[in-house]
Amino acid sequence: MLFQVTMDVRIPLDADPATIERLKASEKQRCADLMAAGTWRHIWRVAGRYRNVSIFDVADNGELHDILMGLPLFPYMAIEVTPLCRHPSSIRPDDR
Ligand SMILES: O=C(O)CC1=CCC(=O)O1
Repeated sequence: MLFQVTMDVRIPLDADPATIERLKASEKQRCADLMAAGTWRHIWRVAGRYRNVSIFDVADNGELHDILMGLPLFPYMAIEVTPLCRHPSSIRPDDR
């Protein structure tokens, strides 16, 4: 199942910089691992915002929920999830 996920990162101004840098590095590694596995299909920066738009390919809502809640930056994110389904005009066989 495909989902569009929008993640708005909101780091408090008084957060410890070293802690945040560590969380960002962990987030980057987790993203790379999930992209290599084909689970996190795309990630795009929204221009001018500390926000990304991502596409996830997961088995079900529960898997997506667990992945998102486990992200290192989850405590600092506002997340929106939009379920996607195949467009009849798509020529991509892996869009499902
Ligand atoms: O910078 C972001 O948008 C948050 C984030 C998600 C995965 C990643 O590497 O950074």
